[in-house]
Amino acid sequence: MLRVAVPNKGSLSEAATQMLKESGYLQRRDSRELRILDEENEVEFFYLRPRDIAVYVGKGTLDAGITGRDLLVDSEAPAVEELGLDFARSTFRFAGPAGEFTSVEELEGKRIATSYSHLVRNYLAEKGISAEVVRLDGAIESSIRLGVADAIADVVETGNTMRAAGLEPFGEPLMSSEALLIKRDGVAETEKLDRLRRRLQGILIARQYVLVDYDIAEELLPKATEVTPGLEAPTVSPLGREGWVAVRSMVQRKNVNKVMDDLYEVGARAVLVSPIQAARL
Ligand SMILES: Nc1ncnc2c1ncn2[C@@H]1O[C@H](COP(=O)(O)OP(=O)(O)OP(=O)(O)O)[C@@H](O)[C@H]1O
Ligand SMILES: O=P(O)(O)OC[C@H]1O[C@H](OP(=O)(O)OP(=O)(O)O)[C@H](O)[C@@H]1O
Ligand SMILES: [Mg+2]
Repeated sequence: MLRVAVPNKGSLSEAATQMLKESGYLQRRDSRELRILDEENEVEFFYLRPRDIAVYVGKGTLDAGITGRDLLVDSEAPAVEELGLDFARSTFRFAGPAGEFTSVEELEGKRIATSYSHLVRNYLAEKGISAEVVRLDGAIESSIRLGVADAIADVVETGNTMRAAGLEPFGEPLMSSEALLIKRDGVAETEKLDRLRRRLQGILIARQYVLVDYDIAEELLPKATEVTPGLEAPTVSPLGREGWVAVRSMVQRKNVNKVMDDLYEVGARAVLVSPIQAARL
């Protein structure tokens, strides 16, 4: 049985559950359930606080988990990235009252509020800056106005929350984060974990790529395959029309309209695009 931690609340929770469902795993229906057994796939899922997931995985009591890179780093647990899951993308940044700070060096001697105290302390130590880190649980943006800090370090997605609080990010981001599949450091990947990773990877591919089919005159094929090189190589099949072939290739979803224009210009006709439901590469 593979034992896997899934975020029970917060920004990661819904997207993680959705991705596991799309990967064919049984997920809880009621948000109060703490555990669910997927007997068919031999996986037991535990719904835990996102912040605690790296701790369980690092200790080896659970085999794998879904959490944010920022939470993994802040936990200092001996767990490592197995796969980036391409959701909950954010940066982690310092911010202060608009116009007050321009660089990280100006944090010397100041008070910085954050929920990610290890991440921030380690970063400051690396830069040789000594500052007081004030550990708070959430709604960090209010801490300056309420007088417990001079600056903050927090998660930024759109920047709307900071702006609304009259704050402005400054300096380079401390890190970029996204949701991850993690496993314990130093343990070899088991067959069951490998299967989970492959299934999730399949969903990522299905989300990122579409299939493009088209017909083209054989002599134009080299030009067309430059436009659609595919992941490895496009599939080329004979067509019931003398001198023509049918081509099928995977194309990044975000580029598909440009690719269709380019194919048409090269001489491709009957260009069709279809979604991929799942994939195993
Ligand atoms: N607005 C956001 N956009 C993208 N990712 C986010 C956002 N807010 C938090 N995250 C990510 O979610 C993870 C934190 O999850 P966690 O559930 O602890 O916090 P939360 O989403 O703020 O939830 P809550 O505050 O309700 O507990 C981190 O990896 C963080 O980068
Ligand atoms: O850049 P934005 O798009 O505004 O998103 C970032 C905000 O989202 C999260 O807060 P959340 O709503 O989870 O509240 P919290 O501070 O209580 O964690 C995060 O902590 C930031 O405050
Ligand atoms: Mg939050």
